[in-house]
Amino acid sequence: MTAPLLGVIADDFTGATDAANMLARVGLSAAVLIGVPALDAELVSHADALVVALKSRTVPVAGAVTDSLAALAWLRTQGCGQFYFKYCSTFDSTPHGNIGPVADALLDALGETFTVVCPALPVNGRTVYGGHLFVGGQLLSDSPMRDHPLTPMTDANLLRVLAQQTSRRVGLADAAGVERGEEALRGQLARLRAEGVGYAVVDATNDAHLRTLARAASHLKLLTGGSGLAGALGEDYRMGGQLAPVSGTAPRHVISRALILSGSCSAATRAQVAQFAAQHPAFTIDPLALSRDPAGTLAQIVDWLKQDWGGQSLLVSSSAPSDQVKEVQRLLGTERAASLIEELLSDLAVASGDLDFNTLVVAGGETSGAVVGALGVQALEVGPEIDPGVPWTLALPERRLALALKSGNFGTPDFFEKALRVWA
Ligand SMILES: Nc1ncnc2c1ncn2[C@@H]1O[C@H](COP(=O)(O)OP(=O)(O)OP(=O)(O)O)[C@@H](O)[C@H]1O
Ligand SMILES: O=C(O)[C@@H](O)C(=O)CO
Repeated sequence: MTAPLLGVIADDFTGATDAANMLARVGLSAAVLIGVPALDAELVSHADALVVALKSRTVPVAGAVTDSLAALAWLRTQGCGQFYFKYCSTFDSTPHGNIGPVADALLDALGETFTVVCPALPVNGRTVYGGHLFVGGQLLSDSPMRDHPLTPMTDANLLRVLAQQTSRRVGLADAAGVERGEEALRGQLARLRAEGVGYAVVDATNDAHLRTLARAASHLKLLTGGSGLAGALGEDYRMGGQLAPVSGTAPRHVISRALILSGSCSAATRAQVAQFAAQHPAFTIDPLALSRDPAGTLAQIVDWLKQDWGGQSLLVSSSAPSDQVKEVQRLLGTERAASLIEELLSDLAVASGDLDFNTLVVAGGETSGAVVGALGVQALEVGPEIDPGVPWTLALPERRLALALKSGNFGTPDFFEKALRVWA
């Protein structure tokens, strides 16, 4: 058994499967561990990369730091050679954190003082230029992320955003340096480090820039970023001939019944929900009715799932446009609204197992964290890609339940149909 090359700490579950997908794309075997494992590492002992999925993006800072350090400690015991902190390609965070405090704690624990920061994911339209984050060509602060229910992003300047979250100095490795190639960028990073910078935000507007960065930063013990840089790092391992030969068979799955659970209000998910609901049975959650009678709402939806739908795939969703979300948050409080909906969708996921559903698509990072936690899944094997950043996964060790955890803004409008076609 060889030690894994890379240990990834992901701050949410969809981000974890996104990173695992990008690593698998370039030929690494990657396993996703749900939470810090209390599990027999034998189960994942073949993997080139271990990805620990945390739900640390929006929890209080202290909890995020504790969980991330526990994940790092576990990955170190597995012998990982290098570490990666995966956060969202839209840098989802608040002025308190959690990206800065978690990165600070990981650097301290590793005895390091410097790392790179690059959320760019060009395949999904997220690019960094002049230290500013763009989403589909729009500044982050002009994109739908400005209305995110939990982490509204109203500033696209990553240096400013990160500086609010850390006492370490934040600097920029700009596009000109990246364009000049690996050696020039390595020199630029070294200069920033010598000037006392702890975090170098690095510009990247395409995959070649990410590959340059992965090579220029390959000596760092810890790198941080989105799944794009993680994939580029994987590519670097492959080019360096460091991967173990591929073993085992491709994951397979036969759908008995499929259920889609959406708690994501992101623009992409809302379009996907609308398209699927136009052709399939769909139940829309009313958060205010839910707050008045959580048990009654659960019972009502379980009865709905039990109806004879002739084998069709079903959708249950709370997805709503931002004005409705804001009104619900005003009436219920943001956290109460979120936890009521997350609990309901989790309870439905658990109940679905007794109703012969063996295939779940979950939309939304927070929602996925809640659902997978409630299901008690320990680890996921990464299967075929549905859309960039969203793979099918099979729950280990039985591989009977297939799960797709979709980040809010990922996937084409026909994502749900496309996902189910993969196993047809
Ligand atoms: N109608 C609604 N009103 C208020 N809050 C809602 C509503 N629907 C969902 N929510 C809450 O909004 C949050 C959405 O976050 P989630 O991470 O699941 O989706 P996302 O932000 O679109 O995905 P990602 O983090 O992957 O980009 C959840 O906590 C969810 O419970
Ligand atoms: O990086 C992304 O955009 C996603 O993996 C994610 O983290 C969304 O929750």
